[in-house]
Amino acid sequence: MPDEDEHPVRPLSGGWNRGIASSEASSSASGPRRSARLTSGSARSSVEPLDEVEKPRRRLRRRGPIVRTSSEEDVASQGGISRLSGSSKYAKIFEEAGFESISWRRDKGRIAKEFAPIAQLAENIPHELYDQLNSLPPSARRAGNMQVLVFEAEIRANTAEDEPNAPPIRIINDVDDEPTPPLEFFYSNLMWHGKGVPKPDYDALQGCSCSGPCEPSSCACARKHKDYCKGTPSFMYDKKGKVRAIDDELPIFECNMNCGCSDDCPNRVVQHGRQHEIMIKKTPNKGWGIFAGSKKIPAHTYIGVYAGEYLMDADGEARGKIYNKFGRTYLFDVDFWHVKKKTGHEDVRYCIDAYHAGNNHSCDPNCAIVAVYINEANVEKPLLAIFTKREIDPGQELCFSYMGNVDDSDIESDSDDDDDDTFGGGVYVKCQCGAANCCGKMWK
Ligand SMILES: C[S@@+](CC[C@H](N)C(=O)[O-])C[C@H]1O[C@@H](n2cnc3c(N)ncnc32)[C@H](O)[C@@H]1O
Repeated sequence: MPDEDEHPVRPLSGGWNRGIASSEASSSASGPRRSARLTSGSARSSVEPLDEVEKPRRRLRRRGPIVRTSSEEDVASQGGISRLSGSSKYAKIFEEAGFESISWRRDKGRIAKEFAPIAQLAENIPHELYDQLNSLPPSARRAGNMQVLVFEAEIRANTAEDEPNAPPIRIINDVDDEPTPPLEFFYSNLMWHGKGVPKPDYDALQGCSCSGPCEPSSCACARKHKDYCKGTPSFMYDKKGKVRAIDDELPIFECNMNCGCSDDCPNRVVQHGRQHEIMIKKTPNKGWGIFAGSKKIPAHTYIGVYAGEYLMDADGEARGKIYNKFGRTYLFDVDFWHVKKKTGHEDVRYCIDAYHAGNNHSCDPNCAIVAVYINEANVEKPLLAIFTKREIDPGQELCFSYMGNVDDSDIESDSDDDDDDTFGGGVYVKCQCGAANCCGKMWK
């Protein structure tokens, strides 16, 4: 393994973080030393794609039975909140009896805040179960498939709340005798906030005032796209919850906890969680990977979050140097073009360390990362949602490109057989994706 002191690693983020051979990249080789990083593919700086995107057909307003969560009665009937309605004729009586009266219309903000998701801190990532497992001798852990069963059960427990309809994830290894990914691995769809990373500011989070399922033409959340995409305000999802225009790398602003619309709003997809079966499976040459289960997965379908710790860039940098030493990286720079456009600065502020999970890289990826905002007003802190780019066959591996959406022409192929290489100041390993257009290199 090359000593990183001798081989400064090519910068891969911020304004200069795009394809391997981009001029920005090579010109920054003498810049601050950085570790190998995955990137959102910020190559497109002036995308105006919604013009080309098929506009959703105007839909007739649904008149069927709709659960309107903005109606006070329905909110009350969903429990958890006082059943007193401000407009109810009984409200006065109850108020006189000393009960508090809550009105959804009046107290929406307060109620949403009270039930807001709790921001997780990276220092609180659970580890007790795995510490216990680690303390057992390997023979005990492997007895009766115990480690696999515990691992699978732990994933179910971690994700039960955020993907309630998701088929369970199985761990499969036909390659060697490692029963599961390393026990430090913690499968989660949540983002864990590292030191210095601001928690979501729910006061700054704007919601729409729609009721029932939103209509793109009138929904304030659809209008958030206007900042980034020319054309009619629209939802990024079609009627079936499939993402539109995936190659255009447009951000998605889902309806959120401050919105008045119902749970069946078409602009709520990632927040409903994975619906298709996936498995974690050992590959012969890329470590563990994520695979489709026993059924096909349609194109443009949400699969999961590239979840992990949200870190300040400098902390990611320090970790990257450690990861380089054992030849892996899980760091993803949040360097989307729309973030740069909005903030006006080229530097990456945050990165995500998915040390505890991760999809593998392919030069011909069947998945893409999309920046999705749900209960987050800070444009620099999206969720990295993984969507399929095309239909996936049963058992096929789900990969995305660690280099973002770079043109093939940006990537030079490498025909030599060395496992390690340096290129443009970066440290690379041989890419094992097996794609016909494989460029041969993948950084550590
Ligand atoms: C985000 S992790 C993916 C999960 C990883 N396979 C594991 O077992 O933890 C990235 C690491 O996986 C390996 N990897 C992913 N894609 C690869 C590829 N196409 N060729 C070779 N190694 C790959 C590399 O070691 C890389 O640093």
